[in-house]
Amino acid sequence: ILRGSEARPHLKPYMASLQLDGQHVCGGFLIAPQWVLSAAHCIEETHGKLFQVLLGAHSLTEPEPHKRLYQVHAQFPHPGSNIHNNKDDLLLLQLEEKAELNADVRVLPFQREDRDVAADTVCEVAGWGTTDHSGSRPDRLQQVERPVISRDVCNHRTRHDGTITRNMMCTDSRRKDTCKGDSGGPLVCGGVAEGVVTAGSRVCGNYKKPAIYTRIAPYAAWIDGVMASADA
Ligand SMILES: CC(C)CC(=O)Nc1cccc(-c2cccc(CN)c2)c1
Repeated sequence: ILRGSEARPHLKPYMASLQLDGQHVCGGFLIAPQWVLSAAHCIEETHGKLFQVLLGAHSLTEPEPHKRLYQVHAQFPHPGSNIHNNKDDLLLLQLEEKAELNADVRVLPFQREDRDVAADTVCEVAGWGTTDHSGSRPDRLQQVERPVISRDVCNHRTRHDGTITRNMMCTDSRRKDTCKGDSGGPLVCGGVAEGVVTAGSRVCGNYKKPAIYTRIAPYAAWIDGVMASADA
């Protein structure tokens, strides 16, 4: 998160850190006791290894009352996701067991009604992604508020030039923005997860490249189907 601020500890109890060998790689969030939603791009550099999922955390390193690292039983990237574009950039992770829910570990509802969030709506996004252009990585969860921009503005030829589909949405990226390591985290508008951070043009803090999110509502049936079908 570029030019955000430290989140109030444990006030975003749905946040997950997807880790490999103890290193934060991507964000994610708890959508059910045994399920975390993230971005498919995050598995690009895992070389077949499974993530571990840290829940209940504010600091990535300090001991905290309800912090716990969960093993992943299975990972389900959306079948339409691929490395060449941002389409269907969603990843479902089934935890090895139901997360113990408490004050610091809670499920975040996601939007099921497939209707665009109005432009200028101020939403918030959080993550342990890089906080500056030299790639500094924070120990504690950061957050930032960003206004939604319309798909037409986001698709302007000087911005994302027609690549933003109806399954995506954008927020203004002037100065304050998401960045490397924030992928997979939720865009929360009015207390509901409307989108999942995608890397997009992998540029941060440049107003010419608005932040892109995969809208969740169009994928509600896929999410429900995977959760229902996967063996417990
Ligand atoms: C395996 C993946 C973690 C690789 C990856 O994502 N790299 C990468 C590099 C630079 C910027 C970003 C990035 C992320 C989220 C939002 C944005 C744009 N605001 C950029 C992402």
